[in-house]
Amino acid sequence: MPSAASLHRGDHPVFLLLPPMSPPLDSTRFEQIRASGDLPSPKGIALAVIRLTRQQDVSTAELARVIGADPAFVGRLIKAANGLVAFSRRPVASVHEALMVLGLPAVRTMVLGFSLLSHYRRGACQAFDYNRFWSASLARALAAQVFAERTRAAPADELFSVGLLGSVGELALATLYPADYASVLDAASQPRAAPLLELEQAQFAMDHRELTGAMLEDWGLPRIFIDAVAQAHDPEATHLAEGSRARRMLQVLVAARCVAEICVSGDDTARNALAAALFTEGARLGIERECIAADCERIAALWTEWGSMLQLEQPGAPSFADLAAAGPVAAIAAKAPAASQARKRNPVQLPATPLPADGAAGEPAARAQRALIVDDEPRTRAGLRAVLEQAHYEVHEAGDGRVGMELALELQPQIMILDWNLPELDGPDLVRSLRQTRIGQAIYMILLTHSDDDEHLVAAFEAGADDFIAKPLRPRVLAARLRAGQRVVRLQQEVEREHEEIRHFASQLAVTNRRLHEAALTDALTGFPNRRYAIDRIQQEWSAAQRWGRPMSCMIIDLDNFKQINDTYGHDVGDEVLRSAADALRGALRGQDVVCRTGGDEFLAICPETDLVHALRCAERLRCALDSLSLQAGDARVAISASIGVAMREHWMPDVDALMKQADLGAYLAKQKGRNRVATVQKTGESAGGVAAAD
Ligand SMILES: Nc1nc2c(ncn2[C@@H]2O[C@H](COP(=O)(O)OP(=O)(O)OP(=O)(O)O)[C@@H](O)[C@H]2O)c(=O)[nH]1
Repeated sequence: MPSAASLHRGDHPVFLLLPPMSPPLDSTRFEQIRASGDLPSPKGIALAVIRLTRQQDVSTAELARVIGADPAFVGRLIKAANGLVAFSRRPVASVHEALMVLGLPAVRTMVLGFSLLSHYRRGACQAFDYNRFWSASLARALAAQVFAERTRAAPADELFSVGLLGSVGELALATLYPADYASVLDAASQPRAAPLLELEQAQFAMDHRELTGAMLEDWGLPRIFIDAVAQAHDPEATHLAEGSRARRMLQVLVAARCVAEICVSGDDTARNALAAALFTEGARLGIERECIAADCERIAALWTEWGSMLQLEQPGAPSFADLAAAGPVAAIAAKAPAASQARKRNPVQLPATPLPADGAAGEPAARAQRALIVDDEPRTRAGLRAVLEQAHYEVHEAGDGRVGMELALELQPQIMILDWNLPELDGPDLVRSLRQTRIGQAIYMILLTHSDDDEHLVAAFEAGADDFIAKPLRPRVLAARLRAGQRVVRLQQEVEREHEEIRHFASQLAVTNRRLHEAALTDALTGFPNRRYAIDRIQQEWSAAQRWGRPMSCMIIDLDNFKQINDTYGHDVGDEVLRSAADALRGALRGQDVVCRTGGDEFLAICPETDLVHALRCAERLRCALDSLSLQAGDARVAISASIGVAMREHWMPDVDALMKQADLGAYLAKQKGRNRVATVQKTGESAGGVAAAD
């Protein structure tokens, strides 16, 4: 990232209100850890974005400008936004649009996640597999997003970020205590070892689950997400109400953890055991087996795409269709040894997999379907419940219209049976209100009444009901009407699935286009934007500086004697020198500057809002960073240095070419004066033709 700015400590208070089941991490202790400076923290552009989003009046344009300074962030944000836009929208193509689609909170957390991923993909803890950690985090993020879309348990973009950061405490322990954490991980991998959380507690008096909670809290994530992350470690112990939104969010995270472990596990037996847990969790969420398999295939495809974009090494994604086809019997046969292995790596208490009573493979589709009865008479509710349970529905009840409305929106049942006369909100009004919502439009609604005259019948259909049954209830007639309703629901789901496939296809297409576009603007060796990008970008900055009368500078950075390095040590060493130089430039530049590779050994830095004096200072910092680099080639040490020409936009310059020409002349002057120096041919205020640096 272009800047190595340090984290401001104590920017905002830390509240460590962990849920009751999670032992609280003492806030003084957390402050001490934070003050050590070793805790994984956002850097560079991410830090600037997080600071900006804390301001009340930050404009999208300003945020887009800051994010736009880093093409890697731009690509990732646009990809994330395109993964979320509805099929009917044209693909998102700019940071500005991505900000509109995702919203500030989601952008903030995503940028934070990507920043950590960029800066902590390697580390000193020998036993900690950084690549596996990020691969799993990415799979969890994508799975949480896809399952959130399907269940509407929470906004999909927010769950993406929660998934990505949901185990950040593990990374923190590896970063804070590399040697000790390596011993803990080694101990956890031994046969009959204690659970990882216990070993962590014994060694550090805290575990990664607590640390994750404290860090998410510190970064300002909403409480409800932090609780869900903490409870996802042991979902069986949760006290969250069945069917509540918080409970479904927790279940989404548990299912996402299963998918992530399946993705990164290279072992078929472990995968089968995890798949059993996944399908059970899916059934609890009301997602049919085939839908989970289809969703997971989509997640795996996204995971592979994102993984290659983020340069993660990933094992081949498994076939979830095959795992679904293997069925629970195969999974259970494989479960005992594999699940304990999986738990050793990741201490999630995977839910037990019940064997179906008849031993048949797969959940009956109807069991995952939800039905909601809204009637104020308990006897009628009991009668309806009996018929619905016979048809394998998961049945929920409400005694008045208002509660019925709330439950319908929360549970999103496939079928709803409601009485005509209800306290608070009567049946036809409830139907009418629900039909105005997207969720309500998908529910098959049957109205009950004491009278079957034409008047009632017409009124029921006009309100938007799908069917109409006169009381007293006759169970056989009700069961027959339910079967007809099920056919309609199934057809609707089929259409929805097809829409989803089309949406998926469209978003994949948008992503592919975006990647092609990105690849065309990126230099593969250094990861910097290339000459094509540089030409457009410097023109944009030139126009902005001209419009607002703001200063602007640029630098041409040309490595010294690079041909000789190639000739002496070979091209591979030359390439390594270019990569190291690029890393050094990245680390030494400020957040608002953009650096591009414009030629073989030539880079262009564009510095908006910068006058000549400051640009010369910045160039000197870059020169020092390069000068202090050296590379080992066999027994020899390869010295690296650069000559840097600096120029500032002046009023007499007709266009951006004139500015570049001045910078070029500066670089030429620096070479002439003996290389490894900064020079300008413009007046610096005190002197003309100043050569501003040293040997
Ligand atoms: N290893 C490697 N070399 C490259 C690449 N692109 C260009 N080059 C080489 O970079 C060298 C640039 O050499 P010159 O332009 O003569 O510059 P120099 O040797 O640095 O000399 P001064 O600029 O005068 O200090 C040429 O030999 C190119 O072949 C690349 O991607 N990798």
